[in-house]
Amino acid sequence: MLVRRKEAKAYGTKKLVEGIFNAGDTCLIVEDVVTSGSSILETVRDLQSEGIVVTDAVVVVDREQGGVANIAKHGVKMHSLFTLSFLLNTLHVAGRIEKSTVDAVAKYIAAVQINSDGTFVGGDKPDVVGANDLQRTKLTYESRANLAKSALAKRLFNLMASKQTNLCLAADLNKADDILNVADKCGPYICLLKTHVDIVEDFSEGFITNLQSLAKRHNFLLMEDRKFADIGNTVSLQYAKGIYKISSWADLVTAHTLPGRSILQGLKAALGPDASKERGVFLLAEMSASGNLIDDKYKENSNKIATEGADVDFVAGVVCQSSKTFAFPGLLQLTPGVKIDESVDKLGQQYQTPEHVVQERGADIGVVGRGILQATNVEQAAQTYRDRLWAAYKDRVAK
Ligand SMILES: O=c1ccn([C@@H]2O[C@H](COP(=O)(O)O)[C@@H](O)[C@H]2O)c(=O)[nH]1
Repeated sequence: MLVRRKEAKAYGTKKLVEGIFNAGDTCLIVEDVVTSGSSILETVRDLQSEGIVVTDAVVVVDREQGGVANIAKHGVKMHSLFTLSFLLNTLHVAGRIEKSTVDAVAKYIAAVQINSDGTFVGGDKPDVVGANDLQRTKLTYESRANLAKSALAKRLFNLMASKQTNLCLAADLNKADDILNVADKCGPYICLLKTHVDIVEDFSEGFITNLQSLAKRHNFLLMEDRKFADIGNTVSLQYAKGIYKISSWADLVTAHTLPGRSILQGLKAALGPDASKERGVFLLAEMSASGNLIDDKYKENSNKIATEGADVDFVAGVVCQSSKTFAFPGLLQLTPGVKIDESVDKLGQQYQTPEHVVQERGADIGVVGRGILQATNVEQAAQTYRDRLWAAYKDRVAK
């Protein structure tokens, strides 16, 4: 067995090819994934320069983007255990991904063929819809759970699919007992309970313990709508310290993108490396308040923070008002400003109907506060909002 180094070490044997061989020996190349085949060709070159004969290469996955042909031009035959199309079809037959995903990837592979020097066949990189650009609103929550990078997003997608609810209750009440009361009544109908703990007049650790046991009993997650917006160090302290110790109990929090990427680093810094897998953030890219100052550039940059860089595994979703704000199907769209009647309040809040936010605006989760809290029967109101939001989602994916 020979091992090819990426570059010769300055010490030891200083060889690019390590192992016992004689010039004239034949060597089979083994590789995990092949795209254009350039890595195999580099190995062929180094082996041949040592006088080794190479005729064949075995790979586990051929991504079908030109590898076979590029390698064949150098007299080497490539054998793959699986092609990407085979893997995708197998996943589809097993019910793990949808046909639209298989078709989008097939379209991408056909359009994006790569030469062995890394350039694209036909010149520029073709402008083609790839797997990440699948229209997310057409995919089911189950299939999107498989695409999520954040453990919390995955958990929430699966919870929503199994409990059949995409309703978030905004429990904006001032007394701990009132919040616990609505959480118990509405618990069976919600996937998420959203709090603003700084408005609770009698906040205590006991309140949090009770809220957590209701969340467990009724199977919903807790989100503290803190809307963090400071420098990383301050955000880190606000998240973990003070009287609320938010990071110790809230599965999810919200944060503005205004400070840039440091907002994610600040939040993550408050958690241990493992704890960040049990927590997540929704980034605010848009607001429901009339006259808010967010413009298209801000939304575009918020999308970049949510989808690019090392901390995206912490981002579970985006708080926004439109399906155009982000495309990645592994993120959830949380949309506040939902009421049975399209209306406004006296302080700038703008409401749309459950059907409108899900079908026209791309909401995955609709946030309802006063629409439920001010109803004569909160339980019945929660059920109605759940039914309407869920029916709107089922219609959306069926069309
Ligand atoms: O853009 C935003 C972001 C957050 N919210 C929050 O949602 C609820 C809405 O409550 P309603 O009673 O249904 O108006 C509330 O907690 C807000 O802080 C939002 O409305 N808009």
